[in-house]
Amino acid sequence: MPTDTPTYDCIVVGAGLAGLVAARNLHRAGASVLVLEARDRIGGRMYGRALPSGGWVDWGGQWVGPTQERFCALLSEYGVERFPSPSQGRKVLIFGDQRYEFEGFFQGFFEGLPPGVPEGDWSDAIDAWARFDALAARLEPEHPRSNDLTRKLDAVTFAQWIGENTRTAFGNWYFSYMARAVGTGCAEPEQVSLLHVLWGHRVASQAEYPEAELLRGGAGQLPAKIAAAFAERVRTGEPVLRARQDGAGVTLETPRGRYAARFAIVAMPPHLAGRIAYDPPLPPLRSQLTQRMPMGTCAKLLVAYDRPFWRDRGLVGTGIGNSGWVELCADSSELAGDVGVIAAFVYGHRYHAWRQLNESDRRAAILADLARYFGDEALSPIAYDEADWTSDPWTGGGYTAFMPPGVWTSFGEALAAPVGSIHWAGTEVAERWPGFFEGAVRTGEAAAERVAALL
Ligand SMILES: Cc1cc2nc3c(=O)[nH]c(=O)nc-3n(C[C@H](O)[C@H](O)[C@H](O)COP(=O)(O)OP(=O)(O)OC[C@H]3O[C@@H](n4cnc5c(N)ncnc54)[C@H](O)[C@@H]3O)c2cc1C
Ligand SMILES: [Mg+2]
Repeated sequence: MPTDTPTYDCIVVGAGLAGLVAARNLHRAGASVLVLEARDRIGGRMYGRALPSGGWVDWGGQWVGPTQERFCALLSEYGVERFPSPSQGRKVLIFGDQRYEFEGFFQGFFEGLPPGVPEGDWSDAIDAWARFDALAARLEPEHPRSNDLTRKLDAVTFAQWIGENTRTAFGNWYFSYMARAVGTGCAEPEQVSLLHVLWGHRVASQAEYPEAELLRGGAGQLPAKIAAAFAERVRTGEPVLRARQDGAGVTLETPRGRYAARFAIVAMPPHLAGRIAYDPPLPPLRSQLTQRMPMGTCAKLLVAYDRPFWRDRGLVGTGIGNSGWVELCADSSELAGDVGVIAAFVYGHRYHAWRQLNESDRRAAILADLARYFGDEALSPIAYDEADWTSDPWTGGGYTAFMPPGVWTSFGEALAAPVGSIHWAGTEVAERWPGFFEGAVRTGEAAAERVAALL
């Protein structure tokens, strides 16, 4: 059956940050666009709510860093102010049954003063870090292509590298924690390719401070601001189920309707893009790629208090640790604000065990962990939000997708390559800052530019 006569120049599928930026740019260029979004809201992983008590919480992304240029430009354009993430005070590390307060930070990359774990443990981690950093520097700052070096690195898991490069339990955890908590994955180390973790450090490094700043009013306010100029062209509650294309264009089907355009931009994580039924079928390389790019595993908890009580104790509100459920948490409130907000994360195997608990036990487990980090006042929040992206079928995990061994070097070239009139966007497709807002903006801009040039 031929496709329908195109009504639109381009249909954008997915109203996350990438899709909204693509639609905005095409609309500005004078193209007729339609946006089809599965959920009954826009924004995807950029979503938040205002607290009745004042302040706000971001369920998805919240931080931005100075080298995330396209996202910073977007913030300036919409008048969203950035402010420094709280940084005054000591951070807390809980390793096993020991609790340390320290004036440094680590997440792979390390700076400041070490936490005071036994010297042999610390040097084990830091020596291995130097080897990791040097190995990552050998990669090109673009999507990994298949060559002798990348094939070798892609043939092993990060867990294998950790096993060969650390001797202590702390050294092992230092890197396992990084695999779970850093922006390019939320993978357990035995699930992810060594190449992928190295590449993530190469193109989206913690040493560039991607969590340096927060947004006044939260990231969740942005989707509506971006969509305002073309709001009547956004249809929510319309998951695209089928995509048919021929030389004349693309016809997309949702449970509510059928829409035709000359081009489509599919802006969502690859595993979700892979669930659309394509006619003709996708090229096998693309189809097999989308079978192999799982989302990481995480939940984000937003826990609000009547004030940031940890500051009274000289604590900055950052906790890192291996003993409970919460491996990472951070102060996510305004410096001068009344309300104190802690964003806490549960990753990987811990997430799946935590998810087995009932709702009140899950909450109690998180609060008990926060009390170990910051004191018993943590047990009495004024609000508790569970942002469980892994249970959400329209995301399927978080923060982003990662590559298991063998995927980059066997299937990676299909990640960004358009298929006929269908172009791909979304943070997972980015060459720079994949997994972050910045990556989403860049791929949205690039897809719009490619399509505009073809119109
Ligand atoms: C807990 C968490 C914390 C994070 N923290 C940060 C941070 O601090 N800083 C940062 O920069 N980044 C952070 N990120 C990452 C950031 O949120 C994402 O990179 C970004 O929002 C992704 O945007 P996107 O448009 O690529 O994808 P998405 O936001 O996932 O958008 C995809 C859209 O497609 C829709 N969709 C799916 N299937 C269909 C279909 N068949 N038909 C129609 N629509 C469909 C979805 O509903 C969704 O709206 C975080 C993410 C999470 C989950
Ligand atoms: Mg989004």
